[in-house]
Order: sequence, then structure tokens, then C-alpha cells
Amino acid sequence: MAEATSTADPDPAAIAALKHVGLVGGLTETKVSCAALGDRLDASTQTASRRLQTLESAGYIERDVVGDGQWVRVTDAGEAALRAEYADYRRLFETDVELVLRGAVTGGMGEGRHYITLPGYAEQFRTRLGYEPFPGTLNVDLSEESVRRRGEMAGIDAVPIDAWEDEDRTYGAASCYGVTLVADGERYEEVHAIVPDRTHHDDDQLELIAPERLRDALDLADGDAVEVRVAATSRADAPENEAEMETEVA
Ligand SMILES: Cc1cc2nc3c(=O)[nH]c(=O)nc-3n(C[C@H](O)[C@H](O)[C@H](O)COP(=O)(O)O)c2cc1C
Ligand SMILES: Nc1ccn([C@@H]2O[C@H](COP(=O)(O)OP(=O)(O)O)[C@@H](O)[C@H]2O)c(=O)n1
Ligand SMILES: [Mg+2]
Repeated sequence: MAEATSTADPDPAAIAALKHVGLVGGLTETKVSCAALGDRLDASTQTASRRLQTLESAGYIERDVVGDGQWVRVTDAGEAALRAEYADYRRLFETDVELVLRGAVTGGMGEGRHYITLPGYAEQFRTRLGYEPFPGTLNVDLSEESVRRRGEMAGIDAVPIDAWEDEDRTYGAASCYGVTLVADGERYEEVHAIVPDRTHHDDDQLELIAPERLRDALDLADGDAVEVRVAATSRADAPENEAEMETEVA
């Protein structure tokens, strides 16, 4: 299987503690006492202390212990976990929620083309997305705000692309989110944001695939501003395609 980039156990009790830390100012930095946190969580001081330890080892908070308490900061990973919760609630109570990520077109490492055309991926794109992608990924350098907001993608249904292997090595899994790409007022609908489990890029790069070369279709050059609108639900045909895939494999 893919050696997935570490995702901590989303223990609901730890997330509840993280929410409280955020609410008392932890998204910047705040002083927390385990007794006060325990009160807010309706739990003992020891339990509150354990929750903070769990959050720290999951990489969701950083802390400096001082004499009368501790200074706690929610990390980027912690904020992403909170935003994923937030996205779930938005989906519960709002309809047609769209996540809009903004950034600029950029060149990457020239590897996207290689991965997109590997047979183990290409066949899955064909059956699950319903098209053969242009060989490559259009890379978008996300704005700071969008880097923070991309955590909300965790609450949105994606088309899964499975890990696979050939005789030499294993290839990681990926998730494909149906998106609309908007540039200079023009919209291009048949696009997916592809998020590989293993990648050389940081969170600030979002990679897009489409049947066509998007630089041509939307007349894009490096530095051009784009909007990536992520639909809150997956494309209606995705599960059907998956069923087709299983039938083919069987
Ligand atoms: C479908 C897909 C699967 C990938 N699988 C792997 C992988 O198994 N191992 C790996 O190191 N990188 C993998 N990558 C990520 C590439 O290493 C790299 O981060 C990125 O795609 C490079 O794109 P660029 O040339 O546009 O910069 C994958 C990328 C895609 C699009
Ligand atoms: N659907 C797509 C996919 C890639 N591309 C572009 O096609 C080229 C090859 O993609 P790539 O991922 O191998 O290269 P880089 O993104 O690393 O530059 C790049 O210039 C991408 O921006 C595109 O315009 N439309
Ligand atoms: Mg690319």
C-alpha cells in the first residue's frame, strides 16, 4: 500500500479539545491551563492534559509549558483538521456550497506528465473520470488564504484513484475532486483537482487534470490568476463508474 503522508487518528475527543483551544485564541497563541480546559470539556484535569498530549503528538498543536500553564498554538495541520470539521457542518446546513480556491498558474517539476500517463493510473482515469487526461498537471500556486482553506477539501467527496504496482515499484493512491476552472471570466468545467497521497509538492501547489491542455483551452501563461471552484458533492456518475470498473476487473 501507499506510504501515505501521516494523517493522525481523527479521535473526536481530541478534535473537541482542539476546537476549544481554537475558540480561546489558539489559532494565534493562547495560554491554556489543563484545569480550565477540563472544565470546558467536562472532564478531569488529567484527561484534559492527555488530550493536549494527543494533539501535540498528532502535530495539531505546539506548546511551551510554563510554571502556571502552557502556551498553545494550533499548527497548520490542526487548522486544516478544524476546517475539515467546519466543511462538514457547512454541508449539513447549507446547500450548493462551493469551495473557491485562488492562485496563479505556475510551472512544476515536469513530472506530472510521467505520472498521468502511467498505465495503472490512465486506466483508472478512463473508467472513473470518464476521460483520458492531457498528459500532465496544470499547477496552481495557491494564495495563502487558499492554502489554509484547502483543508476543507477533506469534507468533499472525491473520486478515489487506487494505489497500484508494477514489477519495479509501488505507486501511491490519489483523490480527484470535480472542479470548475475560471480564468479571466471564462469557465472550463471538465477539470479535476488531483491530490496524490505522495507528492514532492507542499500544500501551496494544487494540480489540475483535464481532457485538454488547459494552457491552450484558456490561453493561460505562468502568473495568470485562476479560480478553482470545488463542487461540494462528487460528480453523480462516479459511483456508477466505480461499479463498472469492478465488473471489468472481476
Ligand atoms: C496521479 C499521480 C500519482 C502520483 N504518484 C506518485 C507516487 O507514487 N510517488 C511519488 O513520489 N510521487 C507521485 N506523484 C507526485 C509527483 O511526484 C509530483 O509531486 C507531481 O505530480 C509533480 O508534478 P509537476 O511535474 O506538475 O510538478 C503522483 C502524481 C500524480 C499526478
Ligand atoms: N490539463 C493540462 C495538464 C498540463 N498542462 C500543462 O502541460 C505541461 C506538462 O505538465 P507537467 O505536469 O508534466 O509539467 P509541470 O506542471 O511540471 O510544468 C505543463 O506546462 C502544464 O502546465 C496543461 O496545460 N493542461
Ligand atoms: Mg504539473
